[in-house]
Amino acid sequence: MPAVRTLWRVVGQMGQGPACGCGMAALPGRALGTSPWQSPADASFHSASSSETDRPRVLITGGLGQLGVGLANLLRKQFGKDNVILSDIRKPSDRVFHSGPFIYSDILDYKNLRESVVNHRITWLFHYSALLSAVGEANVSLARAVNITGLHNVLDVAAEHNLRLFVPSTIGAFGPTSPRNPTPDLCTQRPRTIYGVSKVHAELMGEYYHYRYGLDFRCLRYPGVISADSQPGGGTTDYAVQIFHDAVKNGKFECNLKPSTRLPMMYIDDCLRATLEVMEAPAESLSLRTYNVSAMSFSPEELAQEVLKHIPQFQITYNVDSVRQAIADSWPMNFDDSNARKDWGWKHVFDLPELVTTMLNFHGSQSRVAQAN
Ligand SMILES: NC(=O)C1=CN([C@@H]2O[C@H](COP(=O)(O)OP(=O)(O)OC[C@H]3O[C@@H](n4cnc5c(N)ncnc54)[C@H](O)[C@@H]3O)[C@@H](O)[C@H]2O)C=CC1
Ligand SMILES: CC(=O)[C@H](N)C(=O)O
Repeated sequence: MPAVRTLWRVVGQMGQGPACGCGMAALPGRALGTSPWQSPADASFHSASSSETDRPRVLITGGLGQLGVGLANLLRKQFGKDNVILSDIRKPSDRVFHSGPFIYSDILDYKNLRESVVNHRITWLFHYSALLSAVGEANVSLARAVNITGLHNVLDVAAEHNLRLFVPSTIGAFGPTSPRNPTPDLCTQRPRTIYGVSKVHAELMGEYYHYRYGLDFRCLRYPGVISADSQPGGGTTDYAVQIFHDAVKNGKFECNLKPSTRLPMMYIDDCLRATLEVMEAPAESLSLRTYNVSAMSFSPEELAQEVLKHIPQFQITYNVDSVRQAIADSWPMNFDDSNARKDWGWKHVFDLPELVTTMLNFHGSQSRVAQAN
């Protein structure tokens, strides 16, 4: 457990944990009381058997959004159904509720979050709760609370309980002064959305906790993620999910971005596999704690051309949303993910043609089922 050793070393030097150093005096409930801050004797009292340590015990926050249920399915195949706990502040559907453990967990409630981690003996935390780019601009104060205050709670709980922590970042963590074609891992980051600002903050805070306290923080900057059986939560790249639904249902689609707006995108299966792979990567292979990951890059007109190959009567029209367009115009066009490929072997599977075939097959079969019923 190198992380624990690092923590003991740093604690020995500093005489305090992260919470003590960042305003915890105002929040006595957050005084650090358990591993890695407890005494070695206390720690061994609750030491886990080897079968328990083989598999992580996982908590996913914000798990009812576009990505969380798919992540839970993937992790449950790998680690066992009962070892992966999905959480959110929303009510799960019957299907989700019966597919594995689900709990209420509000990341703004530190005690509730800590209780979830303690009661379920969590060892890995995937922090998915967030307000995305477009909804964030519509409600800046809520986005600031969820994306920044919520992250602070997650970081403190993760450090207190020695968790391995995954926090996703985004292409939205870059801005108009970043190099856009391609965008490397390390460059100017001056985003102009509260979403982007909060994600840069998350990257920096996670890395700070790693270097200062030994927290095993891992972060991927996702492109726009495209999924068939889950809806996007209010982002700038949402058009690339909706287009498939509308193409199959109505044969036409009204796009809220300009035809030439090029953005990095990824099919959900690649995104979730990348997430698991970086979490499983040996710590010594990670030269960074925050990596770009990429698969493809396209514009609405290029996506429409690919859809036309399958649905010749498909029509796309444009009704530009000025907020989303301004955001998209400040984001990367192509993402340089060479460090992820070099360090831990990242390799995407889905390019644009496979993505379009997969999405249309899914929606086509869904609509045939609906017509038959
Ligand atoms: N979907 C995408 O294209 C991309 C997603 N990401 C990141 O991946 C993560 C997951 O994304 P999605 O599933 O698309 O997001 P989403 O917007 O679909 O879901 C976010 C979830 O967070 C929950 N939430 C809100 N406030 C909460 C609170 N106080 N406590 C607990 N949960 C709360 C919501 O109920 C919602 O279910 C986010 O951090 C997002 O920034 C990054 C880049 C691209
Ligand atoms: C790329 C993202 O982070 C998200 N899909 C959004 O458009 O806000």
